[in-house]
Amino acid sequence: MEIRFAQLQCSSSSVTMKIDDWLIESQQSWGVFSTEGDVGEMLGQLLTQPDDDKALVYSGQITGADPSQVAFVSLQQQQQLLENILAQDDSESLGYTDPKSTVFRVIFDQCHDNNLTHQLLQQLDLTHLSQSSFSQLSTGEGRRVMLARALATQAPFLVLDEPYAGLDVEHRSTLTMYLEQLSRTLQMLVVVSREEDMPQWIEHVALFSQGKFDSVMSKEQWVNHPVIHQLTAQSGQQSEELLALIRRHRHSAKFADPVFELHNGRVAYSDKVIFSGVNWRIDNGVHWQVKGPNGCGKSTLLGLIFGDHPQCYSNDIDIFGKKRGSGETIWEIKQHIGMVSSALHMQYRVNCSAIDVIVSGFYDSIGLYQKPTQQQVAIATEWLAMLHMGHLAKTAFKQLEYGQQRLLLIARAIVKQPTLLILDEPYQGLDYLGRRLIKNSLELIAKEQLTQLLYVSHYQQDSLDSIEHFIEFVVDDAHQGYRAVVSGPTIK
Ligand SMILES: Nc1ncnc2c1ncn2[C@@H]1O[C@H](COP(=O)(O)OP(=O)(O)OP(=O)(O)O)[C@@H](O)[C@H]1O
Repeated sequence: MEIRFAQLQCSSSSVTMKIDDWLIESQQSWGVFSTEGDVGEMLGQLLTQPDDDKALVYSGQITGADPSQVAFVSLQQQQQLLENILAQDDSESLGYTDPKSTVFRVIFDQCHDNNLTHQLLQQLDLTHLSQSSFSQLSTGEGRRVMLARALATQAPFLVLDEPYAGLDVEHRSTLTMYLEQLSRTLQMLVVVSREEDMPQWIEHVALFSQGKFDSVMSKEQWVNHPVIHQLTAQSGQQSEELLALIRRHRHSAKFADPVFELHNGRVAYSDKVIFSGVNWRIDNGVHWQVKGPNGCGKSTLLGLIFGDHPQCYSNDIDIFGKKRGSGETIWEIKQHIGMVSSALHMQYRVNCSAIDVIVSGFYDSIGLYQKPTQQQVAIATEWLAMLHMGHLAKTAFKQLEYGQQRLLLIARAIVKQPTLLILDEPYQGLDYLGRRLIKNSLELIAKEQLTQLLYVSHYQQDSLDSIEHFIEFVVDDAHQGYRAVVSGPTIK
């Protein structure tokens, strides 16, 4: 497919994209790097929207694109599919898996071909999950299903927006090889916001800056391009400003040790054990990173702390000086915890404005149901300005790009200065600058002990210097599922 964008200008309610002239020749695959602004979602939507239903209005021209021959994968698409499935599927409450929402069916429905479905399940390491419900998958498992689903359409042109987000180290490396193989027969646009995610085999790179098509270059030129150094310096300064804001409103509560303790923790579902024999103690002021492959139970473990996992009452847990299940309310626990995760992002389906999302952090609510104080609104306004979203204060959360939504949820978690800040893959969907800004800020927050971090990320590059304690899930050969290994300077 030969596609040309000419004098293109396109705006959604929160993002604008401009391309003066960009030619994607037939057989060419491109890497797209965007420093600021979610162009991947917009490119994908433009190339897949049918002529008779142009949800995204634009001026200028897109020639040569055939929407029926393009498949698109993004975090927003995954969120959308999940929402659709949850809206139709009430099987969870009835205690069984709806056959229409199994991993197998979600892929099969795109091709109606048994062999192809099984082949894709196997290639994307999903065979063991084929009868699981899509809505119960872990983040990384869900991302692989989305890719399989796009490939099942057998479209010759693929738009992959952040295909590596949420994948563990091993699956990222297999995906790299897999995409390289596919690139011999398919055309691809691979949109990334991490320089290390730009696939080796890509020959052409398009650089976007603040939503504007900036330049094209060869892979060699990209590797030596000064943009990354410029961005690093810029984000460092912004993080200092963000920290100053957090310091000014400092007020987190302190508890006696341990802040949290899990004794012989175990989570299992009818068909499988996720982990067992987990002993973990979190003392005051100690930051932790939770590690392990996709599906090992990292989010599940954090859900036991946060209190939204159904099996938190069947486990022996002490939190903030109380035994779980001893009459405390979930709100008493939650008021000391800030949380960012894909599950929370999914739950945040109410349609309040951007500023209300941040303010809702003071009340631990999804949506805002109380009249905030002037001070709370002032703090939230400062946060919006810091995140370059001041102009979007009144925009509805649902109308924002996935990355913008994620930034708001991070601000929502930090704003009340919780004792524990739980960050489960916080950077998912953020552009380069957004990620640097948040990572630098977390580093400073941890160093100054402004709050205590529990942190999950699959990228070595995301490690925070201030985190020296790790809990890592490893396969338990003796039993089913995983066990946890804890390490750090104070662990004997
Ligand atoms: N209701 C359920 N029934 C069966 N299995 C479930 C259910 N809910 C979750 N799981 C499984 O529990 C496992 C652990 O999920 P979890 O989200 O904790 O993994 P994770 O380590 O955070 O993974 P990732 O790195 O992909 O985010 C996954 O394999 C998931 O499919």
